Amino acid sequence: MPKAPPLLDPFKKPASEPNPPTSALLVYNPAGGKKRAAKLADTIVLPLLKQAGIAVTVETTKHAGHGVELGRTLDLSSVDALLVMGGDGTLGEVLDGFLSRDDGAAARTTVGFIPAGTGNSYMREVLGVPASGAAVGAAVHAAVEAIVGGRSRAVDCQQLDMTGLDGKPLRRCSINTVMAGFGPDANAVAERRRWLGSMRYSVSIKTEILKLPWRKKLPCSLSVDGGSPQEMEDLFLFSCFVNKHTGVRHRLAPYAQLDDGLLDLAYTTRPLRSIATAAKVDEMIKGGGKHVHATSLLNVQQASRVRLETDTPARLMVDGDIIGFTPLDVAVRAEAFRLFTPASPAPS
Ligand SMILES: Nc1ncnc2c1ncn2[C@@H]1O[C@H](COP(=O)(O)OP(=O)(O)OP(=O)(O)O)[C@@H](O)[C@H]1O
Repeated sequence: MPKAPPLLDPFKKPASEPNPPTSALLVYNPAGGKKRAAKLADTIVLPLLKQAGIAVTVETTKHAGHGVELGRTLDLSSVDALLVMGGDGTLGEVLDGFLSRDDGAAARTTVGFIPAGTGNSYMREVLGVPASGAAVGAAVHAAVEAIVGGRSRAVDCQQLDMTGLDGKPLRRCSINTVMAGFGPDANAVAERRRWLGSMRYSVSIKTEILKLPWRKKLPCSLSVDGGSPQEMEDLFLFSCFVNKHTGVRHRLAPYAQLDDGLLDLAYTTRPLRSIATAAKVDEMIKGGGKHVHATSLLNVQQASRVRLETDTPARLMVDGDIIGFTPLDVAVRAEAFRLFTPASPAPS
């Protein structure tokens, strides 16, 4: 039986010495993760920050995409930390705006992320504790402890160039994953089933697998690190990560570390039409990434830049939300920002 890749530390490098913030601006998404953020902010986050002597100002996101605007425009001149609370989508949005600032705030402000979405796959790795479902409260505690503890690391993100939903060129930073093919299709269905909570992902993956034999072909070409393009007659799944997990439990990039200066790619190299094979791959991924050794269907590799072109524009899902279309260029932004992290989070 092939062995699963071993669990790996989320970071390659040690954390800094403690340098706790004294003032912070907290942005949260009141609509993500079953609308629990306001309650978590009032009952856990703000009391713990206050107890630690950190002066906090609060802002909330008012609509989808608002996080980008807030990250770019919030007055950070008198705070030493920008705290963002929400799911991967919100964290990625605020970070995107934050990293596009030209007032020097991104270089002097440390970021603190607090998980309050559905999957919270990025923060699960940063903190080394479960961060979805019933575990969210404990994960919020762990995230605030990391902020109050004041240890940080310079971490990577990916920079994406694509076509936005409005047809214009779009550049975005992402902390988790960009996906094309089956993933965005299943996610589009999952979005219509938000009432199912975190189950919406696994349910939707199953219903989409059942439709596989009738899926339209997606011919594409993939170029890695400027190498010659690899032509594929039908792309089933393309994903590019800086972390390991997507969704709730899908460990698609088991070798990723958040500060290794590399992108982690996982993509299918041949068409996948069989329901039984797709279900098996899904189970293998959920079972801890055993697919890496158990099937030749999926190629897993590390790179600094990637270009994906498709014959017809394919939907792109970034940190859990569909925000654009191919063609896609991905480049790693190594050590793009400083993030509060625990001293030694558990491997995942
Ligand atoms: N006030 C708001 N009303 C509606 N949508 C919002 C609001 N604020 C933010 N959003 C959008 O909600 C989307 C999802 O939010 P978020 O990522 O925080 O939670 P989630 O999707 O439940 O969690 P996860 O990404 O961990 O699965 C984001 O893409 C964001 O643009």
